[in-house]
Amino acid sequence: MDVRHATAPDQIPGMTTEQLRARFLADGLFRPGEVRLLYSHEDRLVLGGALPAAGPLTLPNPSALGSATFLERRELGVVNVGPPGTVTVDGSVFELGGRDVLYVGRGTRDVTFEGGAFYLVSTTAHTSHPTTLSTDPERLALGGREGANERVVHKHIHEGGIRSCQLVLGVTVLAPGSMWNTMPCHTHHRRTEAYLYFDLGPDDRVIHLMGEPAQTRNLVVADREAVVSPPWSVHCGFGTRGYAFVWAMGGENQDYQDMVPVAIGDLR
Ligand SMILES: O=C[C@H](O)[C@@H](O)CC(=O)C(=O)O
Ligand SMILES: [Zn+2]
Repeated sequence: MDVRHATAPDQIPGMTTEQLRARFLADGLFRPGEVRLLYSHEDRLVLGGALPAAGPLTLPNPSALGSATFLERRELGVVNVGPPGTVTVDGSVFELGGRDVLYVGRGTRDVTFEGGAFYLVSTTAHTSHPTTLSTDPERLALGGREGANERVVHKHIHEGGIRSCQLVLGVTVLAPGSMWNTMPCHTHHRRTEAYLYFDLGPDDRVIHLMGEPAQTRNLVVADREAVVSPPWSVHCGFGTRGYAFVWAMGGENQDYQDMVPVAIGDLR
């Protein structure tokens, strides 16, 4: 498991493209026949990809977690970013269509994946909430065609939906012809957030903006790659073609509205 330490904003000026990517970009999460994991010390988020090929795959228990099982002290969000597939949780079988989400509660022992392409996000958890499949989430329409940012936010794991300890997770889908996500952008000082971009063509990219509002940098992101946004960082992007993304957060609270809006004119 790739382990990454936290980054302070005063480290950003002077960093090269390669250094920024090594710290904030999670690429290579999806490899056929593997479960790949990344441990970020930003709010102790674990990101991963499970891409079953020849047969089922099992969620491993990396030694970096120092626990008896992966979910001994953690909860997990699973998003199917591929064709239909199944996730088996301690013997219960859940069928996930494209963009469906499964919440897996603390204390679960065995998680296996078959078919599909599963993006994983895990946060530490103090108690156990029920494992729940989410196929009909709350929807929030944002933006418009004139801003090329017409999109629908699907809230799956959140205060008004599937309950969790820390994890807040959803999927945002851009309308055809819209390219911008999360513009105007924001920060949230009490949570770390990760965006996983998907449904991009092989030759398309999202130009993702990160950094403090007055000190932005960009990362050029390909299909099924994620970016970790520490609490001081904006997170937004523009695609060369349509796409969707999974947003997932962990931290001090689960209040979706606890964000600091950034005026477009304040970006540098
Ligand atoms: O803190 C919230 C997250 O950044 C996302 O929900 C934003 C988003 O999906 C969008 O504007 O399209
Ligand atoms: Zn956000």
